[in-house]
Amino acid sequence: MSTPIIDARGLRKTYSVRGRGKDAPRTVEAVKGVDITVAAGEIVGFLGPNGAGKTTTLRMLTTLLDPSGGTATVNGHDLAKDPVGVRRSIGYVAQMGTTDPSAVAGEELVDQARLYGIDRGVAAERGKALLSGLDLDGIWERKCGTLSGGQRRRLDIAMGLIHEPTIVFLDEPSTGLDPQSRANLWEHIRRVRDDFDTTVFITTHYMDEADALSDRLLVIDHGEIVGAGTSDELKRSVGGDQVLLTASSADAAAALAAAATEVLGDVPHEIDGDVVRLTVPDGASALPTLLREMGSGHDVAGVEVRRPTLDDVFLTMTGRSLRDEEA
Ligand SMILES: Nc1ncnc2c1ncn2[C@@H]1O[C@H](COP(=O)(O)OP(=O)(O)OP(=O)(O)O)[C@@H](O)[C@H]1O
Repeated sequence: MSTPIIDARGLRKTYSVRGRGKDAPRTVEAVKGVDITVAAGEIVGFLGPNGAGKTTTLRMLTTLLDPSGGTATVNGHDLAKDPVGVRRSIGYVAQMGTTDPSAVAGEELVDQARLYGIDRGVAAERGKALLSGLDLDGIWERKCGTLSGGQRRRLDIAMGLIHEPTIVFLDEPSTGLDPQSRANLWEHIRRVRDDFDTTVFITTHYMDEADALSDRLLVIDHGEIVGAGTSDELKRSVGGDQVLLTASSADAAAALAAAATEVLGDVPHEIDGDVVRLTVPDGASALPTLLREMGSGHDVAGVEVRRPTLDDVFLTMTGRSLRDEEA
């Protein structure tokens, strides 16, 4: 990776919680010394269950919260020594958004730009182009409170981009949206990266979102990074794909398993009724080899390649399912 645009080493946050009533004061180790590296132009998904430490990490990287330890540079600016330089480089879209329901959308955008010393005329021009890129043409004169949930989240993103930051931090941007608006929002986030070359750091506890949107994933649990890589790399790290061959009968399954392992080598496999389940590093390339080389003497009634999901990754890394955590 060339010089990272975000480079955090041993970043840590411990909260002191005051005792109430009979409860003694205590400390919460929310983030336990994480290393984070992000390259320019990447979309990085920061995935973890509720309470894992995502927002705390994000608030430290955006200078909203002082770390208890560790160091970080964001766009080359040191978090502790040059917080203003960091703030100038970034946009931050908080979980709850910042727009006032009674304010007019266009004015909110212009006011936000003015905070960064941007001229009113330039702000209006930029704001209109941004709204257009986010499919929000026609909302300039609308009160924020009259917008749909999806439109409001896209306006929040426009607010985070109006000063043309190098990096935008999005904290759970699609929480509360219906599946269609979520998928639509992902498309817009990707377009922002493609059009403006903005680095996007996005926290989420939705696996499908992390999977669909991110170039690379960081998985956090209990304040520690438990996995990092592309979605494919992480899935491969949990032990590979499964190739399922359905035999014409349960009796034929043993012969099918023997033929398959003759071709693929001694890969882990099990027989469940008429189904032979083989574990291989890459199912998509193993399957054609298998069908070609096994010969025509085998009556294969069905084939399927099953790739691990991000939930399988999380389960392997933490012993728990992300779905259970969500529930
Ligand atoms: N101000 C605070 N004081 C004390 N503890 C806190 C504070 N803020 C967060 N925590 C605790 O720190 C841990 C990490 O919280 P954080 O909000 O960073 O997690 P998260 O992954 O963003 O969760 P969520 O998905 O629910 O937003 C949790 O145990 C949380 O209860």
